[in-house]
Amino acid sequence: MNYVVYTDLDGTLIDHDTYSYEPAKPALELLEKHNIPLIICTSKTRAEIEVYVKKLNSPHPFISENGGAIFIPKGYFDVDYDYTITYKNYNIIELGTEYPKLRQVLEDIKSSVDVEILGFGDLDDENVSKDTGLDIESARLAKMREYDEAFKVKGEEKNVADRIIEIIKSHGLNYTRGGRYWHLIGDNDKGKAVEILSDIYEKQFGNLQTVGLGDSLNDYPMLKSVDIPYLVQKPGGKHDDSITDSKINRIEGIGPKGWNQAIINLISR
Ligand SMILES: O=C(O)[C@@H](COP(=O)(O)O)O[C@H]1O[C@H](CO)[C@@H](O)[C@H](O)[C@H]1O
Repeated sequence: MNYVVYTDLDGTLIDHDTYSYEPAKPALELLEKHNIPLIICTSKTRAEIEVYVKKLNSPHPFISENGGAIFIPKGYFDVDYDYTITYKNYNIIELGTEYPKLRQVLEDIKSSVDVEILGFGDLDDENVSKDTGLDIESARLAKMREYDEAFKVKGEEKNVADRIIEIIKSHGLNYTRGGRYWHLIGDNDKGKAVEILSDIYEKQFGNLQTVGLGDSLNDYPMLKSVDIPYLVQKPGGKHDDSITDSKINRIEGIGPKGWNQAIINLISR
């Protein structure tokens, strides 16, 4: 069977705190041995993902900023497909809303609620680094946002959550939640991007089975759109309690440890 594997990064392939994928190395080698494409699908920016693409020596497309855009290396597919723009060596399928518009809406939210709200666009590299545990250079890359604003509510969230969502919807936008942040996005999600890319894979390679691995609510659309979905555990050993779908395979194992186990299970099916 031909597989294509889609993976989230933070809290899934890479550890929530250390950002290491060391525990997943045996499974990464298995994918390579079986020639199975591994597609990164994360809320991280293109600039951040390119670091992982280089480390993993990946020739494959990737999906940035919660399905904001699909980056396909030129010449990767022989078949024709529609794309929005070309940049560097990529054909890019843009699905997201431009970042300046998202920032405007965040400003509206800030002025409408009584708690402090901080987005990545409000923070300098040092403060993003402090809040995330990313090193300064990685924080700089995380701030190079194009289609998604990550933000935090500083204070009692439950009192303002409904109002924040109401404002987001009134602007025709959407939101999701990652391991650490709220994400303000347009009419995109990881699932929509996975479906578009999977169609191109099918056009090129014929019938295939799609696999998805995630840990948080922002991964749920991706997990719903694949044939074989895996949910890994969060730090502390629990699965995300906002994902209750019984069709999703729950893996015992936190982050990259669970990821390793899921891929071993997949290959031995
Ligand atoms: O919301 C979050 O916790 C993460 C989720 O990222 P994934 O979609 O799990 O890879 O994303 C934000 O924080 C990361 C650092 O912890 C940054 O690297 C990302 O750019 C940012 O979107």
